[in-house]
Amino acid sequence: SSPKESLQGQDLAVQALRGSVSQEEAKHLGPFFQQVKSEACSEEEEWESGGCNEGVLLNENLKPVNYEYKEGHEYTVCSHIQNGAFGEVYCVKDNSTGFQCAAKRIPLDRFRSEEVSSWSALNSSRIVQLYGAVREDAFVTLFMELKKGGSLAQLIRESGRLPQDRALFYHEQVLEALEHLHSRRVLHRDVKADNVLLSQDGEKAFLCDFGHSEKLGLNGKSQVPPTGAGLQGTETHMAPEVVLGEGCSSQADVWSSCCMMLHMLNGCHPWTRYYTHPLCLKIANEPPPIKEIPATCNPCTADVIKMGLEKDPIKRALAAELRLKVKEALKQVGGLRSPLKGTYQEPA
Ligand SMILES: CN1C=C[C@@](O)(C#Cc2ccnc(-n3nc(C(N)=O)c4cc(F)ccc43)c2)C1=O
Repeated sequence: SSPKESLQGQDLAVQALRGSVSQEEAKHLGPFFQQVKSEACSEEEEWESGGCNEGVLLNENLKPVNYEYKEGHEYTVCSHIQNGAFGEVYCVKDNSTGFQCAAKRIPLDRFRSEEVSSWSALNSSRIVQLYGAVREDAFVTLFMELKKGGSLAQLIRESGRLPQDRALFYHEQVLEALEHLHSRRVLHRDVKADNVLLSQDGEKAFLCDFGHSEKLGLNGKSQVPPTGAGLQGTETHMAPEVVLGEGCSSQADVWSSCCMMLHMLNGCHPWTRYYTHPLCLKIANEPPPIKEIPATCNPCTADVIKMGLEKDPIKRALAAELRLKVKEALKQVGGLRSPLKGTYQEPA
């Protein structure tokens, strides 16, 4: 079938799913919520009447009943995990299977269908598994696997700062996730420790939160207007080309991953010890924050951060190249040897 016919077929498949919650394949998620978003503004009154519950579940342990999946009916909130600029994250339990997972709840007017369509384009063990997406009136709830180790940001807060070997260990896994994203022309656009989750034993790291993500064009360039409100990531981790509104490529994620590296090593975000907000002008005009690399770092670790904090995105290392350099640095420091929760180290 021609691309137009397959799009029409896709639209018909989505139309058949609308208005109910069913267990389907991941490929329907993106088109489903693109339609939900495009129609949302015209159905204001319906949400208020509490009349809308529709979506797609991907995991057979999340069971809709009579094509419905609603909080307090088919599933129950067990505890609140975290709130953030994006929305709230809860631990929830399916009432018929008892299965526990995490759920992120976002107001529909702040939800971007890219959050599910970007994820659907991926297939990596370094990325948090999505279990489904359901609209309940004016909210979208995204179900995903529960990561009992919490976020890397929480670990840094509890530790003060991370030892060099552990920082390199997590940086390598995040770069592996970015390598996968970029090979599928997906840009994360908000790489930071808050969006890296850990297994209970701290041995595995997983990238999450595709709420700012976007699918790059065939030319590898961003198709979203750079100044889109609310599309901004985290200012301290923004690459120079992003703050300059020059549109961004996958290289913006590499820059952010090295800002995250400085956050792990120093226990504080880059720029914040030397500059006040707004930081965007400093990021654009000042040299990269390589003076924040701890003097105690192995020279190979320092090289990693310098290669990832090149101001010119063309000169900046690719995720794949930087991952090899991180692997070498980790070897130079003797591999991962520090405990997950060692003695508290005062932030820099
Ligand atoms: C697959 N998928 C679906 C939605 C998604 O875009 C997200 C997210 C997100 C944002 C912030 N925080 C968490 N977050 N999740 C967990 C968890 N799953 O256990 C979690 C646990 C914490 F301790 C703190 C924050 C947490 C998850 C995404 O990627």
